[in-house]
Amino acid sequence: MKSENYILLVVNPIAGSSEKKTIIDAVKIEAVKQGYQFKLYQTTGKEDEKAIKPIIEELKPARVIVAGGDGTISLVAQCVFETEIILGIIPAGSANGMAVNFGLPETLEEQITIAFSDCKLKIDALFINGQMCLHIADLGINAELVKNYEASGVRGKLGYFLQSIPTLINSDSPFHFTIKTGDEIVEVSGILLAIANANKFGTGATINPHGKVNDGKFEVLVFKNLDFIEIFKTMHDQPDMSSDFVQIISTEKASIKSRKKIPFQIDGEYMGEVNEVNVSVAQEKLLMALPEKFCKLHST
Ligand SMILES: Nc1ncnc2c1ncn2[C@@H]1O[C@H](COP(=O)(O)OP(=O)(O)OP(=O)(O)O)[C@@H](O)[C@H]1O
Repeated sequence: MKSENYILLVVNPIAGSSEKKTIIDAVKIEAVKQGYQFKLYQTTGKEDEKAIKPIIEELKPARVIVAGGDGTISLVAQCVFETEIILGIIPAGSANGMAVNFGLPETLEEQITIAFSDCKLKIDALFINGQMCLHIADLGINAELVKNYEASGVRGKLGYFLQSIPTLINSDSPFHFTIKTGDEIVEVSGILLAIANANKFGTGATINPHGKVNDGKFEVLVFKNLDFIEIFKTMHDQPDMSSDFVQIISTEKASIKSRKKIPFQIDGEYMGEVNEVNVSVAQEKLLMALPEKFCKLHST
C-alpha cells in the first residue's frame, strides 16, 4: 500500500445534530482535488480505537480528519498521538469545546480549508488517571451537569441548558480539595476544580486566560463560588478574575484529592465519581492543523 497518500476521515454519525453526509462529501471532494486517496471510517461507539489504529498502521495517512464532538476528537487523537500524522478537525458535536478553544470558524468550507492547511502546531496532551485530555477536565458541578445531560437523553445545547438549574440546586458542593504539585501542597474549597490544557470552555467562557497548549504545563483552577459578576467577566478573552473567585495553579504535574467522591468529566465525557486524580503532561506530542491566528498566538 502506498504510504502517506491517504486522507482518513473519521466520522461519529450520532454526534450533535448536524447531518454528516454533507461533511463526508465535502472532505472527499477536497481530498481528491488535492491528489489524495480517501478512506472513511464511521464510529460505532464500541471499540473504535481498536478498529482505527490498524487502519492508520496500514494506510499511513498524511492526515486524519475527525468529524464529531470532543469525545470523538479525543478518541482519534489517541490513535495519532506521538506520530507525525496531522490531525484536522471538523466540529460536529453538541458543545464543541475544543473547536471553540482553537477558534475554528463556523462554516464547513473554512473548517475544511484549515483541516487541509499547512498551519500546524504540536500541542500538549494531559493524562489524567491514565486518560488523555486535550481540553478541560473537571471535578464538581460542571461534571455533574455533563452526567445529568448524558442521562437525560436530550442531545444538543438545549439538553445542557435544561439540566443546568436542577444540577445547581441539587449539587453537593462546595468540595474540599488537597492539591499536591511538586513540593507544594494547597488546601482549598470550591464548587468546581478544572484541569485545563485550554483557555476556554465550550460556552466560550475564558476560564484560563494565560494557559498555552504547548508549554508543557497545565493549570489547576479552583472556582470558589458562583459569583455571577466574575462569571460574566469570563466572556472576555482576557478576563481579570479576582483571586477570591478563582485560584490558579500552573504546574507540570498534580495529585488532587478530596474527602468525598465528586463527579468527574474529561473533555465532555462523564467519568464517574472519584476522590483522587493524578495529572501529568506530555509536551508537544500531537500534531494538529489549526487556525493561523491560534498557531501564531502559541508560537511566541
Ligand atoms: N455509531 C454510534 N452509535 C452510538 N454511539 C456512538 C456511535 N459512535 C460514537 N458513539 C458515542 O459517541 C460519544 C462521543 O460523542 P462526541 O463527543 O463525538 O459528540 P458530543 O460532543 O458528545 O456530541 P453529542 O452530544 O452529539 O454526542 C461516545 O460516547 C461514543 O461512544
